[in-house]
Amino acid sequence: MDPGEEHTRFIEWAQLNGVDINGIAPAKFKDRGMGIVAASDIKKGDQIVHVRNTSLITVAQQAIQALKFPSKISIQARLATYLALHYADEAFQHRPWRDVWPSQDEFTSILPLHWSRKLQDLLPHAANVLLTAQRSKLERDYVDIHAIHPSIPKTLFTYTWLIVNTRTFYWDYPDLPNAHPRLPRKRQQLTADDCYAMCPFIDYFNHSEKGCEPKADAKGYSFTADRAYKAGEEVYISYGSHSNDFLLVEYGFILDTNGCDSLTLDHLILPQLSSEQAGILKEDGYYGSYTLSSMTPTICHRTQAVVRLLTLPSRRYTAFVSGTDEGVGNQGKVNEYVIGLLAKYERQIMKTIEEVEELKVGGEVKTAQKDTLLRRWKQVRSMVKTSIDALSSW
Ligand SMILES: C[S@@+](CC[C@H](N)C(=O)[O-])C[C@H]1O[C@@H](n2cnc3c(N)ncnc32)[C@H](O)[C@@H]1O
Repeated sequence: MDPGEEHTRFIEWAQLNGVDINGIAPAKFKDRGMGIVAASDIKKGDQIVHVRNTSLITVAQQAIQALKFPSKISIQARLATYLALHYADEAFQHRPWRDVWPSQDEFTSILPLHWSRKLQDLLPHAANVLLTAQRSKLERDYVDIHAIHPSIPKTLFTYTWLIVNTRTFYWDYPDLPNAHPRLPRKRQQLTADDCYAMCPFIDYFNHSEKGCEPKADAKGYSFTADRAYKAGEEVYISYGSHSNDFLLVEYGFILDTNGCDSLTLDHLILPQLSSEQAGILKEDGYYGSYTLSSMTPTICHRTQAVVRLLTLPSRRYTAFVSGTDEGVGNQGKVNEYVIGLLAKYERQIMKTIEEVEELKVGGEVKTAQKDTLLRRWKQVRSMVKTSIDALSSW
């Protein structure tokens, strides 16, 4: 599909502003906004795009440093504030780039943060936990920024904050000595959040589990083809090894096939623990983060441990977590307990699926939101089923 005039303008601007584009072009897709396609055949190892480091938006940029943020302000909040302050500025140096970002309306439809309460309550447990954390992070950032820039409306800040959230890349300030003035100040160590960078053009790439390879060096940021591509094929990058609940909350989509997908079982297991058992697990570092994955083994080591504490004499649990007993002798009992837990969860999932199916589209419920919820719950059901089968045939 022809991406439209604003994209043509942006590409011209990008090429004049330190972006080298080789054999790829932006294209519009039906279900995921813009993306990148091969404009001609590409060979594995070809460098397909390079962005000069001076074209990135990072907190090291002078215009952002000039805003003199107090050190407690997060990097995401600084970038969002910079974008918000220039949002209505016709002369903003990044204006052609800004013009190709998704609109607020598009975010409203895809990002769970903007969904109605009713739909949010129907998200799987792990997605809900992530959404709560995201909401608190946004609230904290907005309170901090409102104190110093009260003129920025919350709706605008939320929009630019989400633009930063969905369109930044990891940039590790290569070659710069620790005390370099271009590094964020007053931080003992750079964290991943400190290294956010917005990269013109590269933020057109959609995500897939496997994608083109990133490289950051003193000159800039680039991507190299991970395999050969035929002209017209979509070219992806990987945003990281993320579960579908994470992709949904942070980016507003889920993958149909995702080898990194998993479910947490915390909401099923934690309520079963006595306070004494909870204390033991906390002390041993085994409290929470019990995951079920679509890969074998289907339950993680932490789940193996907690279920041993719940079902066996405590010495068996101790032997398992200390590594003196691999626990094979008790695996049948552990599996039986997990199967019971999952069978109960499967019944709850069926009810939730029915509830989602009955949602009437219109008003607060959009077709895309209902479809995504339904697809996600069907994936959850399938992972639970696969696990029950795998554990039953052990
Ligand atoms: C870095 S941007 C990529 C470009 C974006 N599609 C656009 O229209 O500008 C990230 C956003 O793209 C979309 N996206 C990325 N990968 C996707 C995928 N595999 N399927 C559906 N949507 C995807 C999501 O909306 C995500 O928040």
